[in-house]
Amino acid sequence: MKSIVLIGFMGAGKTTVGQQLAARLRIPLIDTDELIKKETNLSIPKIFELYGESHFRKLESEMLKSVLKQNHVVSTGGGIVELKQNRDFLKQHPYTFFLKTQLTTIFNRLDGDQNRPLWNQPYIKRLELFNKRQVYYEEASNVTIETDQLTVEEIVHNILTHLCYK
Ligand SMILES: Nc1ncnc2c1ncn2[C@@H]1O[C@H](COP(=O)(O)OP(=O)(O)O)[C@@H](O)[C@H]1O
Ligand SMILES: O=C(O)C1=C[C@@H](OP(=O)(O)O)[C@@H](O)[C@H](O)C1
Ligand SMILES: [Mg+2]
Repeated sequence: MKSIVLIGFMGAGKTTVGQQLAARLRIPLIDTDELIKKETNLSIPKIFELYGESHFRKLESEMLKSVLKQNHVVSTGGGIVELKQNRDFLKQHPYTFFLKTQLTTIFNRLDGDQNRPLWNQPYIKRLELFNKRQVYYEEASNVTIETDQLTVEEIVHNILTHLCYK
């Protein structure tokens, strides 16, 4: 089977759900952020600071193409949908799941977070980013799962159910 890909805004639970889903399916997890950190030996805030967001997007995009063909769970970074070519690529992929989460829930989850440069900015900028990207996530995904009222285990169960019917 091809990779199962999780997309959604920062704090939607992509990394956490990805870990549990990969464990349940007994297949490897690739978290694009973790892989970028490992390959560059830099933190994400440092990459943004030294080379800018566009460089990070380039690394992310190259990585996405190489990992989709494999039999992995792939948890992406929230900005993977910024590039149109990535959205097209994800849409063509049969197992792209959008973890949809309200901004209020995300505020609770990411309160005080300092590791996400694009979260670490004024409220109005976060709101603009959130609104713009909702359209992109819808555009790039095949299945949407609303996560606000669900535990991580319930989201994993939901994804597994969808996979059974594919
Ligand atoms: N369904 C959920 N219910 C409650 N907390 C969650 C849920 N999903 C994720 N979290 C918490 O939200 C935070 C962000 O999760 P994370 O997996 O890093 O999100 P993402 O990778 O999408 O940015 C973590 O503290 C995680 O434990
Ligand atoms: O939304 C974004 O642009 C980003 C989301 C982060 O990943 P998470 O969605 O896992 O937080 C990480 O890739 C980077 O800070 C940029
Ligand atoms: Mg993550």
